[in-house]
Amino acid sequence: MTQRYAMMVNLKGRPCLVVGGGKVAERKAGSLIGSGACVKLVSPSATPRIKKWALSGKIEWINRVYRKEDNDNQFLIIAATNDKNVNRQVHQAAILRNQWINVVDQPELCNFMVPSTVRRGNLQIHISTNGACPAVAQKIRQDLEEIYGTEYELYLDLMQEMRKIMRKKVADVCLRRQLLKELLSEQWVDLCRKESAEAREKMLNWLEKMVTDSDKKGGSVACGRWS
Ligand SMILES: C[C@@]1(CC(=O)O)C2=NC(=C\c3[nH]c(c(CCC(=O)O)c3CC(=O)O)Cc3[nH]c(c(CC(=O)O)c3CCC(=O)O)/C=C3\N/C(=C\2)[C@@H](CCC(=O)O)[C@]3(C)CC(=O)O)/[C@H]1CCC(=O)O
Ligand SMILES: NC(=O)c1ccc[n+]([C@@H]2O[C@H](COP(=O)([O-])OP(=O)(O)OC[C@H]3O[C@@H](n4cnc5c(N)ncnc54)[C@H](O)[C@@H]3O)[C@@H](O)[C@H]2O)c1
Repeated sequence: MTQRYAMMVNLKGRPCLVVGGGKVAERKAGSLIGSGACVKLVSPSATPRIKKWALSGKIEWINRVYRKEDNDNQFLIIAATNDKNVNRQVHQAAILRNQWINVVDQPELCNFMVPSTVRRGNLQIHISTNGACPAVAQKIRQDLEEIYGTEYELYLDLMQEMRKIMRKKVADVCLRRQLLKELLSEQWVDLCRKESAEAREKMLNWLEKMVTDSDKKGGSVACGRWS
């Protein structure tokens, strides 16, 4: 079995085409919008949500059946109609144009697949079964959502801020690693969950104290816990 290569692609401003206007096309178009892509959707029918996106200018909806010229100048394409033959035509036109193509009913035609995703702000956890059984990916996503709750969005934002401070104020790489290890402890995640309003200040105070203590001791620190 050939392993697929995982990538985090920046689609901001990229022209992306979705063919079809049903439930699956809606889900795919939704995630493309979320990634900042310029979405064009071609379909003679559309879900109420797709129509709303079109009315508010979030996507361009072309209200007709697919033509192969629709592929022209597109970066990435999703064939999401309920007609296997149409999806195959979209695939063929994409291959001729050397484009990224996802065919929702024929995994073997996809040169990229969409994984199931847990989203927590900057944190994304992706699950793929290589198309073997998307329902298993969905189940694992639901399990992971229990473990990595919404507090991870705040926790990661704070960790990003602390990392910046440490890079600026802590020259000693060993010490930086030690502090980072402390901040990875579960207590900080708990703090973000239980005291989200105070978490930032407590983390900043802790870090400041650690840095001051280490300066006094000439660079080393016995990492304590905040209290
Ligand atoms: C992860 C997720 C991402 C997304 O689509 O955003 C995704 N499918 C999701 C949901 C979902 N898929 C299906 C159902 C219906 C109920 C069920 O069967 O459970 C539901 C649930 C629903 O629709 O609500 C059935 C299904 N899926 C595919 C086929 C065709 C085939 O296998 O032949 C069929 C049979 C259709 C039929 O028989 O009618 C094909 C693909 N689906 C993939 C991804 C790619 C492989 C990913 C991987 O495994 O690595 C791949 C190959 C292509 C692609 O789409 O990229 C998203 C989960 C979001 C979440 O986490 O909730
Ligand atoms: N990959 C996945 O995650 C996944 C999940 C569930 C189902 N599926 C597959 O995806 C397919 C689509 O599912 P759905 O629930 O969105 O179907 P649906 O019936 O709700 O929607 C199909 C859409 O395709 C459009 N369409 C049909 N012919 C077209 C053409 N020639 N040009 C442009 N648009 C055209 C229709 O107007 C309609 O909007 C299903 O056939 C199923 O096999 C895939």
